[in-house]
Amino acid sequence: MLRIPEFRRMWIQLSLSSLGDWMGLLATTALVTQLQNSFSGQAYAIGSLLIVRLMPALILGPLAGALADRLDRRLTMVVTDVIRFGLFVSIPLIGTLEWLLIASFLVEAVTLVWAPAKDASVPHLVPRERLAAANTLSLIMTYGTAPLAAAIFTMLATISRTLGSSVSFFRDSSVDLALYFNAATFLGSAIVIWGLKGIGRAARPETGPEPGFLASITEGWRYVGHDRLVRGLVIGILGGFAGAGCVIALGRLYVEILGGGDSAYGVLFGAVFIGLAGGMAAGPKLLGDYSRTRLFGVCVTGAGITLVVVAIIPNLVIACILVVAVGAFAGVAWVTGYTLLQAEVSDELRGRTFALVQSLVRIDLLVVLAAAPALVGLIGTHGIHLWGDITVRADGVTVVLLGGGLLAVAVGLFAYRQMDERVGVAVWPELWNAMRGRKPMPTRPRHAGLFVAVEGAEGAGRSTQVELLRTWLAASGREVVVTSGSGGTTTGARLRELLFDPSTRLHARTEALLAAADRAEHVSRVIEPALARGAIVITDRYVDSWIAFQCASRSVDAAELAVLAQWATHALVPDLTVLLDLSADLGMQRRPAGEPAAEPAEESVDEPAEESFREPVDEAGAELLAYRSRVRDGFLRLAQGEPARYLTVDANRPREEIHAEIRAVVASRVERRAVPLGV
Ligand SMILES: Nc1ncnc2c1ncn2[C@@H]1O[C@H](COP(=O)(O)OP(=O)(O)OP(=O)(O)O)[C@@H](O)[C@H]1O
Ligand SMILES: Cc1cn([C@H]2C[C@H](O)[C@@H](COP(=O)(O)O)O2)c(=O)[nH]c1=O
Repeated sequence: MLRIPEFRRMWIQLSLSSLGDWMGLLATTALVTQLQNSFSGQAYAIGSLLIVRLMPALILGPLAGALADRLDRRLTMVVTDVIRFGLFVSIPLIGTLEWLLIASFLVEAVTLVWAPAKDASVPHLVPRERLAAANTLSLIMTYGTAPLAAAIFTMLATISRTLGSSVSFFRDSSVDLALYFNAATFLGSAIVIWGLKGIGRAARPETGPEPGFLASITEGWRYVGHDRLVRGLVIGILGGFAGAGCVIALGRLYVEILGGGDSAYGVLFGAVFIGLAGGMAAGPKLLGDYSRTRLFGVCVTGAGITLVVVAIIPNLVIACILVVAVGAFAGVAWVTGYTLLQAEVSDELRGRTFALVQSLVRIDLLVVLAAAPALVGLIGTHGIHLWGDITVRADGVTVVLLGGGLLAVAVGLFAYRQMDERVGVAVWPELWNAMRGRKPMPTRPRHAGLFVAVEGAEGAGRSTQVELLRTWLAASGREVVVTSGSGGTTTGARLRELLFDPSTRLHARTEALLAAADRAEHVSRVIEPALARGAIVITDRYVDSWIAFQCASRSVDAAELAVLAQWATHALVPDLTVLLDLSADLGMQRRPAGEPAAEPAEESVDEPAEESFREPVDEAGAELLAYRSRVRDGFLRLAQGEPARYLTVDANRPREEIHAEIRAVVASRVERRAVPLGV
């Protein structure tokens, strides 16, 4: 990574700034105690300093993000570094507690602008596939500079004390030298970043005027709230931090109730950080090409489960081993989540997204650090009598740790569901495959358009609803592509002819492969290019029809067809599948057997063949009715498997009523994708 000159510069800058941050924390906390005489005064002063350092994130976080997205990011970093230099120099020069507190507040406020500008800039300097490695390196420096800062601080304090007797400059305060050194790191950082020409102002979409400052703040919030992936990431990160906050807040008490002392606490604390560092280092390479969104959800959930085990197993040695795993899960999740945010959030929104995440994380930690010990105190220690002589100790620490673990599990699962772009791919087999070093099925990049599939048995009203939807969407001025999921391309139409020709007498697997080929052509030639252009694609039938019909007519396994379909469609899953559900007898009334279907959808290349090649024909119609009922059940089973993606509509209602229901859901999906319709 460090062979990339631009990234190397950024990394040096980050290292200097991080070193400065840690030194600043040490020097200001040391100075604040020197400026007070009494013990209680010193305690209050330290408390005030910590509050003052946390406050800007709560008040100014969103403003800082909007600034980072509007101003030139290189210039923003240079100016903020110079301001921090000036502020740190001013602290020893002015030398009062009041100014120390004001300057600390200002330093934090300025850092809030610097941090999102830095986070949003990294994707401009390294290729997308190396973002994770870049983040690991950055995180190593962010936290790895802490011991270095401590060593330098100790050294400078010793020098000051030694020279204090002979040189008057050092007499007043032994931490002044540390503060000047700290200021110098920021000046160095500004000089380094000045030479970084690859970073500029955030890119804005060419269409539409730039929103005002306040509007751009709410735009950032709305984006985080609406985008499924970002929402999942943010909630996962907050849950992870809440779990970690519980460990930090309760670690000492936990050790104490298990009979340990300070050294055991030290080991426990160290174990978390060893795991964390290991997880961060391993994160980018872990499980090869395994889906990063899934890895994030799995790790947050894994950390939660391990924390639950730590809470319920009252053994210090086991706990010390398990917290390494908690830290490792958290480390992988942090690097992965951070990288996903950088890779998936568009440039013009990235600063605001990072600023919001940073503010929320601080609020989250503040609440957990304050609430966890208070809850422990409230709960106290009780004995729960089970049976005979057996009584279990139920103390506040165990209960709160257990709660923290369960919260992390819930949040991890939620994030997983929100972000999963591999819907339909079983979780455990894929994870197991990745653990054995096998390549996963290809993952899809997120597209700019919206993909809607309309499904339903014969006569359910698909053509009618597709047309109504097309007319409504087209009125908004968006590009709408209507297409047919069976025989929707020139080659697909020829395949469909073959499939519909009763004289071919195809084997079920041959039939499945031909149907797969038809879908592969359709996805790659019609749907994918349209979605990439940002169009709204409506397909009359998609994979579900294939599975429902073939499973009803031949003895094939739906799960096997789903795997084949996933490969054929390049794992393209509709954003919304509308299932028009109609009983088989009503469908028969609307579209009797053998009667030609409606005209093919607009983009279909050839006329579909008219004969229903799989429909059993019997005089009484009982066989046909049973077949169509199986088809209906097949559709319903698919919809039940993924309720979030399906809109199952009772199709035995007036056309306009059905259309209104579909329209409402499509409108909300369009809004979620941040591509407003204006209708
Ligand atoms: N909501 C409705 N109520 C009553 N009749 C309807 C309704 N929607 C559509 N129809 C009628 O039912 C018949 C089938 O409708 P349509 O062609 O839209 O369904 P389809 O699902 O595309 O059918 P196919 O599977 O045969 O292509 C048409 O005669 C249509 O006018
Ligand atoms: C797509 C598809 C269809 N069929 C059957 C279902 C109907 O009876 C006819 C006509 O279908 P259309 O797409 O509505 O024209 O074909 C099938 O058996 N397998 C399929 O994949």
